[in-house]
Amino acid sequence: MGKKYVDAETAAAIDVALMRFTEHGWLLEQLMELAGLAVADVLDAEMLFIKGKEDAEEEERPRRRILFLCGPGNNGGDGLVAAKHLSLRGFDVDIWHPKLNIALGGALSGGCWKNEKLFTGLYYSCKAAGCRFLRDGQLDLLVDGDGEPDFEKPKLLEYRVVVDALFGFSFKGEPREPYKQVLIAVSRIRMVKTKDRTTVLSVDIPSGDDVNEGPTQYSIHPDALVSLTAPKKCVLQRARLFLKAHDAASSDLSHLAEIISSCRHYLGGRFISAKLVEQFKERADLKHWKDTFDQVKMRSPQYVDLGRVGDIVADDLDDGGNKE
Ligand SMILES: NC(=O)C1=CN([C@@H]2O[C@H](COP(=O)(O)OP(=O)(O)OC[C@H]3O[C@@H](n4cnc5c(N)ncnc54)[C@H](OP(=O)(O)O)[C@@H]3O)[C@@H](O)[C@H]2O)[C@@H](O)CC1
Repeated sequence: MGKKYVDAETAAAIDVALMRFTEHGWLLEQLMELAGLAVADVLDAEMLFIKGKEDAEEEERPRRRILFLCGPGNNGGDGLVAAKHLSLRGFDVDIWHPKLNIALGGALSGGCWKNEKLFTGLYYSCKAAGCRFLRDGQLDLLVDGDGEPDFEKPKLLEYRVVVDALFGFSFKGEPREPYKQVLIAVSRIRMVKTKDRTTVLSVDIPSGDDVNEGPTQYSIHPDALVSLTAPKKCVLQRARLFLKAHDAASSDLSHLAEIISSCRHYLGGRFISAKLVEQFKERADLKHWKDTFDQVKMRSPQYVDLGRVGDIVADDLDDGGNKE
């Protein structure tokens, strides 16, 4: 019974197993390309659904501006891949990737960054695809008019979608700068009440979440989440928090409950083989997610729609989806 939602340690172990040459034989580049492609496909196909199809269809494709916020690890790499594919499909894509900015400025030359070659390659393919890289300090983080706006800089709320590819399953502790201020700004987007508010989509983990324990004070509360390989425990913790907030009398908490539960949840990254299921059967119920993918009848599906995070309440919390 249970263990559908994997913890941080298991997610990292699955990653290692997938990339062990004589075990599953995947290369990081291959995993990242398929993960990022799934994110691009969700945005391309489902963004219409997230925002309300009629409104979105009125917009010209080139006017759909997307901002990718990319962190220093592989989660940020998934973001770069998705950015590249969406730019190739005609979206207007900006990327904020502070670690690449430093690396390309020469500060990390000499192989200090383990995957520098992969990321430098992604930088050039994103540029070739038409993405624009924002320099440090080039993004205006003001969300609700608290301060003097800088009219020279693109503002978070000018984007149709902000993609959170900041941190994945290796995030730990309190966020460090320059990411902390960005997390705080993005977490406030959900408080904006206008009809055409910027949509926020998170890759694998809503950044700021403790991967095992769930939301923290720095968490982004996305409109949509694309989990990769298998959803992590933080998603289940979000559903639990939703239940608690839902039952509370305070209107602030019920607003939080609505925000958490309405998050659309997708699953991408079809890397689970029968061998992987068997290997991890003591630690995770990967069979459930393999079957979820296998049930999809589309040709070459990159992702599966798992419904709203709040729906986990019915499906998994009651039957002890992750009983220890
Ligand atoms: N198998 C799969 O499904 C696939 C998984 N993939 C993707 O990989 C992701 C996992 O990648 P990952 O292991 O590189 O970790 P991720 O979280 O992106 O970044 C770690 C970086 O963050 C930093 N950092 C940590 N805490 C911090 C803090 N508080 N404040 C600031 N910085 C902090 C940390 O720095 P350090 O602490 O080590 O100095 C390190 O540089 C996974 O979620 C998925 O998206 C796909 O690419 C392929 C298929």
